[in-house]
This record gives sequence, structure tokens and C-alpha cells, in this order.
Amino acid sequence: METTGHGEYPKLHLEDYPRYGRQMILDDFGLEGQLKLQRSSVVVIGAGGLGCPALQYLAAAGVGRIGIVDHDKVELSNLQRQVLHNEGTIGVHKSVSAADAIHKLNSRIQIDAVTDPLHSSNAVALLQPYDVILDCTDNAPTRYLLSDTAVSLGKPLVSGAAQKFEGQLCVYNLGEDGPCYRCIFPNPPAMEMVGTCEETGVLGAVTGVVGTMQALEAIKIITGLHDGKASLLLFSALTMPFFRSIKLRAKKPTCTSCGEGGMKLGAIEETDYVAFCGGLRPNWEERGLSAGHPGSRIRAQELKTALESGTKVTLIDVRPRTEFGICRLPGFKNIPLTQVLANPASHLSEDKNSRVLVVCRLGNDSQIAADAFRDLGSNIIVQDLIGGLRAWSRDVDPHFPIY
Ligand SMILES: Nc1ncnc2c1ncn2[C@@H]1O[C@H](COP(=O)(O)OP(=O)(O)OP(=O)(O)O)[C@@H](O)[C@H]1O
Repeated sequence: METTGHGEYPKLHLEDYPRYGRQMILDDFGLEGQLKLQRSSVVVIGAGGLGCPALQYLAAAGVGRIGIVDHDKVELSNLQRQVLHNEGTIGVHKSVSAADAIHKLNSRIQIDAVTDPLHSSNAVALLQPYDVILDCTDNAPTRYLLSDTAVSLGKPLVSGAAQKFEGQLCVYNLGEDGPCYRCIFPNPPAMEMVGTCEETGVLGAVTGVVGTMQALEAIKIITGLHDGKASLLLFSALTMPFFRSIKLRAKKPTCTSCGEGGMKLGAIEETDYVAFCGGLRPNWEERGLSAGHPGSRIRAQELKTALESGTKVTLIDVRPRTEFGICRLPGFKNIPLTQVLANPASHLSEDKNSRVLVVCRLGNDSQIAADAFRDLGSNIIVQDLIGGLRAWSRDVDPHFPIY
């Protein structure tokens, strides 16, 4: 507190009074709340759909130091929801693009941009300097890594998720008793249950809602406005009321991360989080490596040759109906993956052709469908397109739309 002949002024810059005035006049927030924000630090992992709105509100509110960790670069397909990036920053690291955008919004705060991915060997060092951690990522290994690190460092973790028309929000590891992510989800989801926004789609405004609430929770924690109760908030854009919340129990004494005898700092570095989550389905052929089933996959150029040869081939596109409605290759019939898996035999039974070609958007679902057809054990040759229709657009027909 500084004293002058005219009164007492705490160490807030004169310019900050009008800037933050609308929140400082709130009861229970006041000047004290603003000073807490100014002295605080928040790190945001992922400057994508959730991270962008979160960063925007954290910076605007005057959080003194903000860290941004993201290794990815901005693409055109990100702009529909990643609102800090723009056409001019396509190809720029997202952490740098986001840092520039929030610096323009508030040049009086410290911003650290990290262009490395967060992984088990750098997580502790990267997160240690900050008071609150925001999980704005999109994959299970990073979620477990972030939770374990937050537990080990004793920091609250504000976790968000959004897919399709739905979102989730939860604050983990809050206070003495707050559960961690592993208390609620001790086991990773099955591989077929997870999908990125790229695979499943998401409405941009949904990520905006969840990311904004992540910033709100962080601001409440820092300023002492949070009630400290743990709950999982579920948001559904298509149902009214939008929100439901589930009260969470206190942390589990048996939890392998935050329970008695739980994970120690050193153990994080030794943990293979990708393996724990079941590993990724590798697209080996895209990288020029050999396939599991020899000859089971074809490249886009080979598909073109097959289509032009005139030989009888059954052509199946396993994308969901909505995607098939966006664009399609001639001659393909649409049997969505869910239908293939429900009864693969029914889709080949009437087939007299000895060769089946399966495509999808990215080359993942087509592998699953092709495996299901092959498991029927018939003599039919089943092949699928490496890299999906995206590879077709890239390697054969640049006019074929990618999305
Ligand atoms: N371990 C990690 N370290 C740093 N950033 C991560 C990590 N895991 C995920 N991210 C980042 O989290 C962000 C999540 O954003 P979002 O879900 O909007 O997806 P996206 O990957 O940009 O989009 P799309 O799935 O459409 O390609 C991405 O920018 C991604 O790079």
C-alpha cells in the first residue's frame, strides 16, 4: 500500500483501474480480487477450441502471468472454433499465435509461449511455476499426465472437454479433499470410445462455452470465490436446460495417484501414458512401414487404378451418413461403420465380387471395418484406403473436398 498526501493506493497501475473497474466493483471481488489475479499465474495446455476462449478471458481479466503450451500449428480447419487464431497465422505455432493475440488484448501481463508438446519428461518443469493448470487438450494420455502432475505438485486442475454438441467441466485436486482425474476415471476409455474433434466433429460455440467456464473456474479459485465443492458439469447444446451437474465424492484413499502411497513426482517421468491409454492405432503404411495384413491396404493412386480398370469391385464408404452427404466418390455405397460392426456378414452376403474396397475420411475407421469383414473368414479380398479420402484429395484429385 502506497501513501500520498491524498490517500492510500495499492500497487495497481493507474491504467488498470478503468481496465478492471467493472469486475473490481463486484462485491466479494473488489480491489483485493484484482490484486490476487495480478499476482497469480495460470498455465493453459492446448491453445485449441477450449484453450482459445479460456486464454482470452484469463488475459482480459488480468491474470498476471499466463503460460501457453501447444506444439501444433494453426490450420484452416481450426478457425471454426479456435478464435484467437486467424487466416494470417495459419502455419504459425498455436502457442505463439495465441500469445500474440492475447498480448494485443492485454499488454500489461506476462505471457510465456511453449512450442514443445507436454510429455512425461517435461511436465513437472513446465507446470511447476504456475498456480492453476488448465487442461484444454483432446487426448487421454495428456489428461492422465496432467492430473498426475497436478497431484504431485499440489495444484488445482481445471479440466474441460468438448465433442459434437456436448461438453464437460470439472475442477480436480482442489483443496485437501478434492478428487483427482484418476479417482473418477481410474481406467482409460476404450480406444473405440475416444475420438478427437477431427474424427467426431464439434460445434465451435460448444468449445467456447466450456473454455470460457474453465477461465471462470480458474478466476474463482484464484480470487477465493470458488466454493471448493467438486462436481462434474455436463453441457448439452441440444437439450434444455443446457446443464446438469454430478456431485463428486472426496478423493479416494485407494487412488493410485492421489491416494495414500500414491504417485510420486519421479514416477511421472517413468510412466508411458500413451501405452497406459492403449496406444495409438498407428497408420504404419503412411510412414512407409509394412502392414499387419500384407496387401490389406492400398494407396490413393492404387484405388484410382482399381476404379479405372473396370473390374468388378464392391466399393464401401464407412463414414457416417452426414459425412457421406458432404461429398462422395462415385460408385461407393454408404454403410456406416456402426452398421458394419453390428453385422458384417449381412453386408457381404449377397456379394459375388471377390474384392471389396473400403474407404473412410482419415483411414482409421476403414481399417476397423476391413478387419471386421476379414474376420468373417471368406475368400473375399478386403482392402482399405491408407489415409482415407483426405489422401485421395491430396494425391489424386485436389478438387475432392477435404473437411
Ligand atoms: N500433450 C500435449 N501438449 C501440448 N498440446 C497438446 C497436447 N495434447 C493436445 N494438445 C493440443 O490441444 C489442442 C486441442 O485442441 P482441439 O481439440 O481444438 O484440437 P485440434 O487438434 O486443433 O483440432 P483437430 O482435432 O480438428 O485437428 C490442440 O491444439 C493440440 O495440439
